[in-house]
Order: sequence, then C-alpha cells, then structure tokens
Amino acid sequence: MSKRNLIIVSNRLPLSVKRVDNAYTSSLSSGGLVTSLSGLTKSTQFRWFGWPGIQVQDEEERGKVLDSLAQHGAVAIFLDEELAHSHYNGFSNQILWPILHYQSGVVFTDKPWQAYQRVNELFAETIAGAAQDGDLIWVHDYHLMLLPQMLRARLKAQGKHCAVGFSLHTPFPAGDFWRSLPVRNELIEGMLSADLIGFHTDEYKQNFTQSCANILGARTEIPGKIQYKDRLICADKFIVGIDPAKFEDTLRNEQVQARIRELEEKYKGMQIIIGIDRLDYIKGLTQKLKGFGEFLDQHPEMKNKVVLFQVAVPSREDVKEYQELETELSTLVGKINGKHATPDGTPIIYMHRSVSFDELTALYSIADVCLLTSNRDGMNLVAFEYVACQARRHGVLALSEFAGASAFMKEGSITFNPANTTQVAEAIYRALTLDEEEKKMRYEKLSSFVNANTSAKWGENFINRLSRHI
Ligand SMILES: O=P(O)(O)OC[C@H]1O[C@H](O[C@H]2O[C@H](CO)[C@@H](O)[C@H](O)[C@H]2O)[C@H](O)[C@@H](O)[C@@H]1O
Ligand SMILES: O=c1ccn([C@@H]2O[C@H](COP(=O)(O)OP(=O)(O)O)[C@@H](O)[C@H]2O)c(=O)[nH]1
Repeated sequence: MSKRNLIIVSNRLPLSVKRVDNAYTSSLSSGGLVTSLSGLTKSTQFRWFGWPGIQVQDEEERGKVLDSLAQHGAVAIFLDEELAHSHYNGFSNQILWPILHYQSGVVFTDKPWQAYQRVNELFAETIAGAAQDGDLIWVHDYHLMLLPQMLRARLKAQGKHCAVGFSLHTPFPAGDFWRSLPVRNELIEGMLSADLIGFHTDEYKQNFTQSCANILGARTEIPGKIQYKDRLICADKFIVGIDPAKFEDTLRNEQVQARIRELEEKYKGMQIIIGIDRLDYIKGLTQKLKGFGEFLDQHPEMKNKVVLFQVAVPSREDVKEYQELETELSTLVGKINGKHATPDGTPIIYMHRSVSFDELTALYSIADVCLLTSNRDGMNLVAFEYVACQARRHGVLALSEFAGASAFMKEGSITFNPANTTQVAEAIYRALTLDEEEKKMRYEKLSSFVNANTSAKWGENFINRLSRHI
C-alpha cells in the first residue's frame, strides 16, 4: 500500500513537538493508541494527521513544524490554545471519557460541546482537502466521533469517493449510560457515517449496536451490520495488540540486560509486583493500593519479601479530577508505606513520571506479577507488554475483569473485581504463590494470544476490510 492510499487520523499525533532554541524536536507521546498504531508502521505506510500538542501562531513557524513532522510521515492540524483545551480537556476528557467509562455525575455544558464540533470540523476540512479520490481514511477514537459525518459531506462536495473507517479505543457503555449524554444522537450519527466501525470487544460492539437501535431506530437484525437511513454500516471487533518483537529485541540489548542484572541483585530474595498505568481514575489505582495494603495486613510473613513498583504516568493534568487523584494517591502511598516500611525496606516504590522504553522493558522483565486493576479500560496494552517480556520467568498476570483485555486473557491470568479490596488482596496472594508448573501453563496461553494478535495484524485486518468499501 502506498503512502497516498492510507490516511490515519487521531486527535494527538504520535509525536509531541517541542520548541528547543530555534528549532523543533519531536518525541514519542505516551498511551496505548500510539503503541498500537506505531506497531503498524513496520508493515504499512500511511500519512498520520493530528494535533501536534503545541501552540504555534506564526505561519513561518508553522511551516517549520510541518517540515519537521513530514520527515516522520505526520501532518499537523494546528488548533488555537483555548479551542484545543476546550475540545481535549473540556468535552473529550471531562464529559465523554467519564461517560464512556461508566462514571456518573458528569455535568454537560454547551461551550466545550461547541469546541468539540469546531475541532471536528477543522479536522474534516484539512483531511478532505488532502485526501485523493480512492484513499482509505481511518479515524481513531472518541475525540473525533463527528469526523466521519463531517468528512463524508466534504468529500462528497469535492467529488471524491473515499472509504472511511472509525475505531473506538475506549469501551462503549451500556444503553443507560450513553442515554444520559444530551448529545448522544449527534455522536452516534457521526460515527455511523463511517463504512466500517471497529471496537475492542464484542461487548462494546453490542452496546453500540443497541444504542443505535434504541436511540436512532436503526435496523440491527443482521449480525455485524447496522442499517441507518439508506446506508449499511459494518461494525465489528478487531483485536488490537502490540509489536512483541520490539520488546524481545530490546530485551537482547546489552544495556537492558545489565539493568536487569542490577535490579535482580538489588531485590534478591524478594518478589516484585509491577504496575504501569497512566494516572487516570479508570485504572483503579486507589483500589490497587488499598488492595496491596490489605494484602500486607493479612500476610505479615511477606513483609520485606514483596515490593510493588508502581509507575503512574502523568496524564491530562489540566483536568481537576486528575489533579485530585494525584493528591489522593500520594497520600495513600505515604500511609501504606508509613504503616509497613521497616529499616530493611519500603513496600511501595511509587514513580509519578514516565519511564524510558529500556527501563520499562527491564521492569516488565524482572517482575513476578503484573497487577492491573482498571475499573473500566478499552483494552489495556500493558497486559500484552508484560507477557511479551516474560518468556524467561513466566510471570503471573493479575488482571481486572473490567479491562477489555480480560475478554481474551481470562484463562491465562488471575482475574478479579477491583471494586472489592479483599478480592484484590487475595488475587495478589494467589499470584505470588502459584507453583511453577501452573505459571508455565498459564503463561503459554497468554503468550500464544499476544503473539497471534499483533498490532500489525490488527491494522492489516482493519484496512483489508475497509478497502472492500472503495
Ligand atoms: O492521549 P492521552 O489523553 O494522553 O491518553 C492516552 C490514550 O488513552 C486512551 O487509550 C486507549 O487506547 C488503548 C489502545 O487501544 C487501550 O488499550 C486503552 O485501554 C484505552 O484507554 C485513549 O483512548 C487514547 O486516545 C489516548 O491517546
Ligand atoms: O512511561 C511510560 C509507561 C508506559 N507507556 C506506554 O503507555 C501505553 C499504555 O497503554 P494502555 O493501553 O495500557 O492504556 P492507555 O494509557 O492507552 O489508557 C503502553 O503501551 C505503555 O508501554 C508509556 O508510553 N510511557
């Protein structure tokens, strides 16, 4: 497939651009969407459109940013600061994100909704202008639910026929939750202008299909198809994954091996639990810490024998709920460490920052258990990454039943309901005490799943299906 044929669109580009002195430098941004789409670059060529994450007014300066991104096949869609803030923080992350993740008490206001519509329009104008007849356009995630409709109208006016796909990376909630959103109709109508809509799990697909039937009166008798107005839209599950080879290659790196030896020496005789999460209330970090605290209370014999490494990657720091969560977590870590630390050790090593890819790979590799406690989570690629780094140790995945990943990884992992602190504590104990044979058996199931469902395969499947609509 040539570069001209496929256009990928996401709110945030995979590269965050920063101005350093008189030039612009780009670094990879965090999060699962970037991980999954970056894995695609090996097998497929595409142009990636999105917001560059910085404010640039001057035309000449904008040109420099465009030039620097063009080297990576990326195209910036510039947004004014206030508009970007209101679209990303105001509507996407303070209204839509909580509803998609079953949070109640969301307050809807008009200004962020207007910003959301405006940003979707700006994306539609740029992309319709850049697309050529016959292109495939693949739109990603909840920040751009109106884009398929706005794009289709503009492409039609320009006499271009392109296939438009949309992938949602979050859950799609059950009917009552979606119904509570005043602009529920507009958003699902926006998505329904795509030819193909992808979800992480069958549950999310079914929830969406039901909302289309109940709210818009769409016909949904044929499995995998939604008939709305005069169009037939395909909806399906596409299993997103990672690029396991990237982790295996990094593990072979001599510096990473040295770091692994160093950490293993330092924590000799202890078991390590790893947690890697964006600092987000959907990740259930409060429940994780409380569950770990209860586990320590119940198992004094494990004192100084187990350590939890928790990386909490800063995220959406302009949103009040995220700021409050940070304060709550720091306090909780202090309380648990205060109660259980001894001169010989501290049970929680809490890192409120991102870590380098090499360090992340080393941490995954030395951990006996990976503990993921999401209240809700579209997929959770950390679960996949941990498995990719555990061929030697056969570590145990302790996974919330509310992470999308548990729809596929239930058998090989230990699953639990994170709302119950005692269940979290019990899952930790079970994971730490599984015998080697059972660990190996479970690991093999997880490993075959992760290696069979790579990000490259996900992309190829979606693009193949989408190209049937051209
Ligand atoms: O861009 P941010 O606001 O910093 O957030 C990072 C990403 O978070 C969400 O990721 C989701 O996509 C993952 C890959 O499909 C999935 O595994 C995870 O469960 C989801 O939470 C969000 O949907 C992305 O758009 C963000 O970029
Ligand atoms: O310091 C870090 C730690 C983790 N990650 C990556 O962030 C992604 C998290 O994806 P996931 O699907 O688990 O959740 P999301 O953050 O997208 O909700 C994974 O690929 C991690 O490797 C990162 O970019 N920087």
